Amino acid sequence: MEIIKELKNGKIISKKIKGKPGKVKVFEEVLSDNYILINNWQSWGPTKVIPKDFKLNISKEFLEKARFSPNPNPELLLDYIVSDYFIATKDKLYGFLSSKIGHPYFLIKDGKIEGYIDYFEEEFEDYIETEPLAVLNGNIDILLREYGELLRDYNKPQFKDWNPVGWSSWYYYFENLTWDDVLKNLKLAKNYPFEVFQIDDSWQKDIGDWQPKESFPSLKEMAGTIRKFGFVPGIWLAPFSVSETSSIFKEHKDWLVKDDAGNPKVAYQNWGKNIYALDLSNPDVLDFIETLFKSLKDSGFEYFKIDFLFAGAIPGKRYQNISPIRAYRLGMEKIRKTVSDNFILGCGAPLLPSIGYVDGMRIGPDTAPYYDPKIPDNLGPNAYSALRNTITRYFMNKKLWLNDPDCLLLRKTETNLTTNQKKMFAITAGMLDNMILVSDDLELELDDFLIPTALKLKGGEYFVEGIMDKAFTIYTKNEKVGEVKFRICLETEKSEYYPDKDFLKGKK
Ligand SMILES: OCC1=C[C@H](O)[C@H](F)[C@@H](O)[C@H]1O
Repeated sequence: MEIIKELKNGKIISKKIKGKPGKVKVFEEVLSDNYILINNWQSWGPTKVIPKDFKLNISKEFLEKARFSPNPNPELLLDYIVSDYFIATKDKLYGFLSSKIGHPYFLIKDGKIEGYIDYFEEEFEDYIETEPLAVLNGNIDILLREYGELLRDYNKPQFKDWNPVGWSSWYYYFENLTWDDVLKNLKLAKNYPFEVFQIDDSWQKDIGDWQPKESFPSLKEMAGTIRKFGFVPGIWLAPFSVSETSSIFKEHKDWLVKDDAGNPKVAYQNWGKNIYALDLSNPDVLDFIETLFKSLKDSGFEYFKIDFLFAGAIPGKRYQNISPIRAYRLGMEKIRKTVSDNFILGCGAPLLPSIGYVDGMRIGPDTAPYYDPKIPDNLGPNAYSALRNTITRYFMNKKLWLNDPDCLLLRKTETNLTTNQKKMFAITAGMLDNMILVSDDLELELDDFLIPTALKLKGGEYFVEGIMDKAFTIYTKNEKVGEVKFRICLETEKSEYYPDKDFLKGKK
């Protein structure tokens, strides 16, 4: 590896490769600490501190269902601690600045941190530069912010500065949403400062068949009705996913990523089905994606929550022999170009490959009407791990995209969330200037005082201290509240929120 740039507190290294490199080892250093900050490749995966001998406890049964959701090389999780894109200790951060062709990751092996880039089956006739790696020394709280700045400056993403506030159907209605539920909540939503009203998973015929099911009106009527109530019409879909029962699966197996035997490859299991992946290196598939998003846009939708995006980046046989990461970015580029002036929210998305193609990004697992620090991190729903990621991935916000921490669940019934747990989530999301979306039946009694609380805290300059400690301290300063500090321990659920004149004092 050669130094391509010296930094005041480190360096950026890269090297030239060609041929069929596969998994390239690009870095090795003795692990000098007992605790590490690890990261997962996609929205729902954890960024968290673990002891260096932590056992991931990933079972084969879990991987049978999740498949490529947790990693493009899921088998690694059975034997190693894996950290995608970056890894850190209290005074060092090792962070790749891009994932445009290869998938960069770290393994903890024999007391060492080993850095790799997987170029999968792609072959390079000429030399290419590897995805650059920044090696930084200093206080981890400062290094995370610096890493976010390096990512922004290297990738130069463009994204909307509209920081949406709105409603989403998923976390109360799930797949049981009816059009009457939509109409009821549209009427009630007028009592709230919502800008966007987003229909989630429930409306579609099948995963891959993106037409409304019988009980819903046409797309045009769906979007037109939402607009008539004064909201930006939002819709959910999983554009790179194809379910085994869909017509697209029956009619276009040639459009799917294949296994070595030439059969469609299962990307993951969900909705009680095998879900396959569109081959985004195939021009016909890109035409399908363009037509799909053009029809949604022409129907009047202006906000697109595009989900299970990791499916587009699974390894396998494709129309072109390019890496799954390069194929994924072809698909994301097509969506970005087709709905360039609309808001794109990425979800279930490989993080670094998505930079530049989304306006908002879900940066944690699904929230849930329960908060439980003891549930293992298996990318599954949990308000605790959603809140944890909101804090540990805060440094991505407004540098790469707008962070979506997932929805505030404010209902007082049909939930195990306490008002304190809702308060911790709302204050943290507000102070870190995240997207604020609510997901409840608005007819229920809500702790809705937390909506203005969160909104009042937004728009500030913020910083998180103690990212590797038991408790975080979040600092924010804006014109509405001045300088405030929020000390929060997620495990004990103890928090202190008070005016603080030490805002950023002594912070470089
Ligand atoms: O299926 C709907 C759905 C699946 C994923 O978990 C998203 F993260 C969650 O927000 C919801 O949209």
